[in-house]
Amino acid sequence: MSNDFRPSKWSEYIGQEKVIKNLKICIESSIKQNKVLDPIIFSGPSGMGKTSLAYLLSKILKTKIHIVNGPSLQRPSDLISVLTSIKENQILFIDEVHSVSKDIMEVLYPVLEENKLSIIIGKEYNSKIVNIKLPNFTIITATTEINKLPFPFLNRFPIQFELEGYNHDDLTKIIINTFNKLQYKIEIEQAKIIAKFSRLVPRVAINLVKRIYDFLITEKIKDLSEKNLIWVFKQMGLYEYGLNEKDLDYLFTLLENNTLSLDSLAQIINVPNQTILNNMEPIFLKERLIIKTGRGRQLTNKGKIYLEKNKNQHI
Ligand SMILES: Nc1ncnc2c1ncn2[C@@H]1O[C@H](COP(=O)(O)OP(=O)(O)OP(=O)(O)O)[C@@H](O)[C@H]1O
Ligand SMILES: [Mg+2]
Repeated sequence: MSNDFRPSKWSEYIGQEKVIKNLKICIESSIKQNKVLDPIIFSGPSGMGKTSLAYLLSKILKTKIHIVNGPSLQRPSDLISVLTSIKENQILFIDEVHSVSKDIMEVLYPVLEENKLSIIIGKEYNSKIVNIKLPNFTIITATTEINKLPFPFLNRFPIQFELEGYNHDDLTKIIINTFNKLQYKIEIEQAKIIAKFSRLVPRVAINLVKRIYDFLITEKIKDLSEKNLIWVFKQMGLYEYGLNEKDLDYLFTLLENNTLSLDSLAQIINVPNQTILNNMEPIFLKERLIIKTGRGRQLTNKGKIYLEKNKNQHI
């Protein structure tokens, strides 16, 4: 189902104007030079549209995309079997590329640099390196953790894009488009309310739309009036800005402790550091509920007012 909501033309891919503008230039240039696109890497937090961009490029270029996931690529043979099945002009998409093994990275270096596969055949004394020229194809990779990639590896991607944050207008458009795909007409004012609960992340917005649609289909609500939407969010355990119980735990912990480091927060609320950094704090920072100081995280006045307003609902 989730694939149905992925953009299949430029106009459906909302926001990220700078990235899109530059990508279009790369595509135009490659067509004029009759070449495939250079290796591309997309980075940015989860749910922001990296995988969707790779899919969209395959649609735009009208070519097949072979998809592999970093964590499932461990032995070189896992990658070699994919590489040998790729044909001229096609796309290889490696998602979550920061989690491929070191051995896989070794296979990728000559592929990125010279478009060739270097494999060692035989054992020890009898081994020899065999080079196989690969067809011209495009490698696209995506990562949520670009810092984990070694510099020489990153260097081999001439096209690098870090996805930027979205604003409420972007989210409103994505919500309207998603309801359109479900053949449901939504008013802009209603979409704006849902956008406010989307943490400024497209995937969160799309998931909210699916859940709200469940309530419509099962006639738990008749329409998308503000009152109904707020009721649905309450059923889903969501607070203003789309925060949930865990987010509130984080904020109340800060209220009690004044200033805390990331490590202490992670321990107290029992959530991994990366989850806090990637999925929780971005919305707290954007809505100015917290600030990061040299000594640690602190609640702002706005954060304190937020908790005061929402404390009765929090258990
Ligand atoms: N700019 C956008 N315009 C329209 N829809 C978008 C946009 N960005 C993301 N989406 C939608 O949000 C959902 C999540 O996007 P996507 O899977 O591309 O995120 P991701 O960055 O690859 O996340 P992850 O790092 O978790 O893999 C998809 O359903 C996609 O269609
Ligand atoms: Mg993805």
